[in-house]
Amino acid sequence: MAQKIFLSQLKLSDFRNYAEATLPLDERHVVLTGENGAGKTNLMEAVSFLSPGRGLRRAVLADVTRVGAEAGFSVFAKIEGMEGEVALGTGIDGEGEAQVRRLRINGTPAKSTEELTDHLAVLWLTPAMDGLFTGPSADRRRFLDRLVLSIDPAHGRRASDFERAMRSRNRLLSEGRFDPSWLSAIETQMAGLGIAMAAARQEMLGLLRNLSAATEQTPFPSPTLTLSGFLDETADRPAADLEDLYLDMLRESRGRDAAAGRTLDGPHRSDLLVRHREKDMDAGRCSTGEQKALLIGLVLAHARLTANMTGYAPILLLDEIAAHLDEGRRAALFDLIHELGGQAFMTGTDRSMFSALAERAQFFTVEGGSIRP
Ligand SMILES: Nc1ncnc2c1ncn2[C@@H]1O[C@H](COP(=O)(O)OP(=O)(O)OP(=O)(O)O)[C@@H](O)[C@H]1O
Repeated sequence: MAQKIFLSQLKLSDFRNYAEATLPLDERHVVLTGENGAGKTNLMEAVSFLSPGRGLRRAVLADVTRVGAEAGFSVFAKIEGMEGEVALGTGIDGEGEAQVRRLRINGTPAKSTEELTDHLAVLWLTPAMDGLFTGPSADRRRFLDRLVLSIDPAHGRRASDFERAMRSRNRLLSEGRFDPSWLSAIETQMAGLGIAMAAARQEMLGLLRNLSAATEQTPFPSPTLTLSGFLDETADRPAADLEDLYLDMLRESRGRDAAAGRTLDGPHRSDLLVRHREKDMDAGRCSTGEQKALLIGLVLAHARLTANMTGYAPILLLDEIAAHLDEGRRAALFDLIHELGGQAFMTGTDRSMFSALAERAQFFTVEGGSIRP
């Protein structure tokens, strides 16, 4: 079984609707209940800031600071992490547009928020993700990239370097500057990065596939996952061949891309295709409940994979996950979450929905930006 990572304390200051709040925790799961607008999701969002990026709402940093606060927000957590006990503090510095997220690890400023991944992994499922299978492909790509990132931290850097190179190419083309050596240099960089991104995504899907083949059936099925939209037929060829192929595509499509004002081929155009395996049906055409079960299955599979690969179960943030499940499915879900061996944060409006967790969880009531047992 994976080793446990858990938050033993969480402190918020000027975070969303919290002026100050402290949550003393033990290694059990955490259930947060309260009325709509009480601050349950805000608390989950605070925990999501213990991973790189903009948190589970993909927030603009300035929006996170409590309205009326004099300084920026901060989140402080004591963690029993991958490298033992650690104190993590994050918040914002600066004013307006210049606001940046800062991170301190045991009181020492960190170079980048990516250093958080040395200590813990945080995964989440929120109601905002309910439309994942029917919404725009960019959402599914982002979802997949977060999965990849949790086992391959270099993926984020590759993706941002690719974006930057692509923007340079688009700019040169739109300005009519068809300088062949300059464009070739940029396209060579794009080919290397783009194929590496596609390979990392394919590898992730392969790992999930193997895992689901080795896992017993649950009420939360593992979907069949495939990538489409970029070098689909050739994905199993050696990386060097694929780089040459992509480089040729880019060279030949300069005129077309200049006219379109953007690069039309690349890993930024891939889509994650999700199918309900047992029903042999596209996820987008499944019922609302089936889509939710698929999403839960996917997030659980990813959590299991992260635990298998790193030896540490991730922190799970499951916002309003129990709301649409019947009693049997809820109990099955709690058992699956518990078997993962990590700490999960769960929210809902009604405490009784979580009664099957019993002693396995700590229960808190959230009300108007304050928290009590
Ligand atoms: N920067 C901010 N400053 C002050 N309040 C904020 C800020 N951002 C959001 N809020 C408020 O925080 C409140 C709680 O939001 P939250 O999403 O956490 O509620 P919730 O308990 O999850 O509710 P629900 O059950 O409806 O999902 C909202 O009323 C929102 O207006």
